[in-house]
Amino acid sequence: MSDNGSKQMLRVAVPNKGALAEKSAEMLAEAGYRGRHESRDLTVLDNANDVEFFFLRPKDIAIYVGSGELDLGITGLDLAWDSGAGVEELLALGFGASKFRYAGPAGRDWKIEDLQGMRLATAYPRLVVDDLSRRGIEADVIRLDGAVEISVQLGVADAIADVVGSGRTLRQHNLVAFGDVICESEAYLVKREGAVQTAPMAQLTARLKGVVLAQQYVMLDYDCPKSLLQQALKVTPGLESPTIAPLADENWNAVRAMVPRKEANQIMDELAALGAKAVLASDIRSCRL
Ligand SMILES: Nc1ncnc2c1ncn2[C@@H]1O[C@H](COP(=O)(O)OP(=O)(O)OP(=O)(O)O)[C@@H](O)[C@H]1O
Ligand SMILES: O=P(O)(O)OC[C@H]1O[C@H](OP(=O)(O)OP(=O)(O)O)[C@H](O)[C@@H]1O
Ligand SMILES: [Mg+2]
Repeated sequence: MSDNGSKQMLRVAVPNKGALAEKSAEMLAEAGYRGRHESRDLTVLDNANDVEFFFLRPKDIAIYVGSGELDLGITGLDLAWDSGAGVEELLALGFGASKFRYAGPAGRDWKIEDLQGMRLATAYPRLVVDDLSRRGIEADVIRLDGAVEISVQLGVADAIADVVGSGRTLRQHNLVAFGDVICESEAYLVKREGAVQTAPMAQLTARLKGVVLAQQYVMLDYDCPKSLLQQALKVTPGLESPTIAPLADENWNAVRAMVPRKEANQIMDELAALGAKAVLASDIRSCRL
């Protein structure tokens, strides 16, 4: 941590643009931190929380955190591995999920061994060189900065290794993915490998975890006849235990429980079929569990 005036500020790296930038900023705002006024601002001083944010190129974040210059960073696992910087994962943030894969022109039944002697374009050379050497394949790895999918049609490469999200970019350029997935990635909060987790680091991690969990759950409220309560509680066991409150009608209870967002509609159907009334789902903004 650096000494900014008399305060010890936690120094946090955030992607300044690209696929992870918007969600990272949204999540930090939801966790109560100050955001950028202008999309070109490189730093934000959040005095209320004793945090200084540094808005950096996604590829550089693991390097700053791994070297110990910054305490925490938000980055994709693939970028962190490719950087070779020593960082460790603190928290999966629930966005930026992708697979890193080999791809080549459609119309051929590609095998990884076909890459032997070929020109292979990528923006993640370390991931690729490591994977090829594990397999004993020698290829001419061409390092590009982005838009790697175009390199084959422009004649610079025979095949590529790149990030696949929806797969749309590969299809647009008539490429097919092949071979084992080189790595699966997602956005993570990271710290330097072996760094002691300080109280300010733990606090920021807990706040972001509150937002991640809040996005994964919804709050269900419903009215339930007392005679059906035990059955209903099996459908909504809650995280610890559901809240049960009396209603003015003594034959009924009000129940409140968190349920996984993905299962919410199915659970609401089951409760309604059971005889519950006024089944309401609401968003949770943040939580500490
Ligand atoms: N379409 C996508 N779907 C999901 N995750 C993605 C997608 N594209 C990139 N990512 C993830 O985002 C991170 C890379 O971000 P991005 O491509 O914006 O960085 P960059 O290529 O270093 O920056 P730039 O594109 O500005 O040069 C990686 O962790 C990658 O897995
Ligand atoms: O499978 P899809 O959903 O189509 O997404 C994959 C594309 O998204 C990323 O590109 P980005 O927008 O970061 O541009 P870049 O290639 O210049 O980095 C990635 O490098 C792929 O090109
Ligand atoms: Mg990119």
